[in-house]
Amino acid sequence: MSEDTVAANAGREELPTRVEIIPTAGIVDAAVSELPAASTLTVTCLPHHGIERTMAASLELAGHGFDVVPHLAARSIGSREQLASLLRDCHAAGIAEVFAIGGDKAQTAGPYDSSESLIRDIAEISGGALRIGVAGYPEGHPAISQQQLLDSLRSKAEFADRIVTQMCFSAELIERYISMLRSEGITLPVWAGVAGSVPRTKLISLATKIGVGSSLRFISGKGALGLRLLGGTHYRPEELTADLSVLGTPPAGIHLYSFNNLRNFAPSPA
Ligand SMILES: NC(=O)C1=CN([C@@H]2O[C@H](COP(=O)(O)OP(=O)(O)OC[C@H]3O[C@@H](n4cnc5c(N)ncnc54)[C@H](O)[C@@H]3O)[C@@H](O)[C@H]2O)C=CC1
Ligand SMILES: Nc1nc(=O)c2c([nH]1)NC[C@@H]1CN(c3ccc(C(=O)N[C@@H](CCC(=O)O)C(=O)O)cc3)CN21
Repeated sequence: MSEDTVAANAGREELPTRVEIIPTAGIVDAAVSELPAASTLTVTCLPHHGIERTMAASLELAGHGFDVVPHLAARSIGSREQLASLLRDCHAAGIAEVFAIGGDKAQTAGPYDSSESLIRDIAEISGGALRIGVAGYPEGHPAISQQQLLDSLRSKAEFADRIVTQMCFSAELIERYISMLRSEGITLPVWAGVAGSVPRTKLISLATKIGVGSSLRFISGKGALGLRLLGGTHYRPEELTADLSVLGTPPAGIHLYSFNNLRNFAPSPA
């Protein structure tokens, strides 16, 4: 390591990191072989997969000793009884935290049309014994107004233990978001959602779909930096995570959207 690098890293504390995975075939084996045993893994719930795949992968990963956080998508849960059964399975597997999210499913499968009603039932059924994460949107949401997002966060805050942000590419936007929350009296720890090393084309198509295109444009407009981040075949998160770690009020940790690319990645404990 050169002296310049040492100087540049001085005072930089590495933020704790969690890794989000998609429950595709083979991902459990990949996690076992690629990730340190104590890693915290969060497991997405995609509309076309259903909650069953999220739970099956989560239970399997917990069996391997990982600290696991299943995503419970409100619109994919068929009934309060199904929710109670999922929570029993979590408890039996030693899973201590879940992520309560509305989910992208167009049609609501049961009684929960948003994460607001879901989080209340999770808290009630578990008797407050589970930690719960909720989503935050530093760049807003393509279909939900800022006011609605803030009202939604306020109503969930008393049941929630952390906010995990939507994928974002700008430390400045994350910082602004955290200070907005604080000025609104929301004091929950904020974990910054950061894309892992992902093929550039995949990132661009997904970012457009989920409404985070503007911060991608933000980095692509940053001249040499933008080119460095997006000009190769893969996006690289290192620059962003380094910037986040030196913010005046840094996030509580990094939530890494891995896109199931687990190779060459060793998270620090969360
Ligand atoms: N940030 C993330 O990691 C993920 C985000 N999502 C997306 O985020 C959305 C929001 O999820 P949550 O933050 O849990 O909020 P939510 O789905 O619980 O909704 C928050 C508030 O906005 C309203 N709302 C929801 N969808 C709306 C729409 N299409 N038009 C108008 N109002 C709407 C709800 O009624 C509620 O009052 C999901 O539906 C999905 O599109 C999905 C998976 C992961
Ligand atoms: N609106 C929204 N929905 C989400 O599901 C979501 C967000 N936002 N923000 C952050 C993360 C990122 N997520 C994802 C979801 C899917 C892929 C993905 O690679 N999907 C594959 C299909 C996988 C499969 O079906 O097996 C793809 O090719 O699109 C990546 C990141 C999930 N999360």
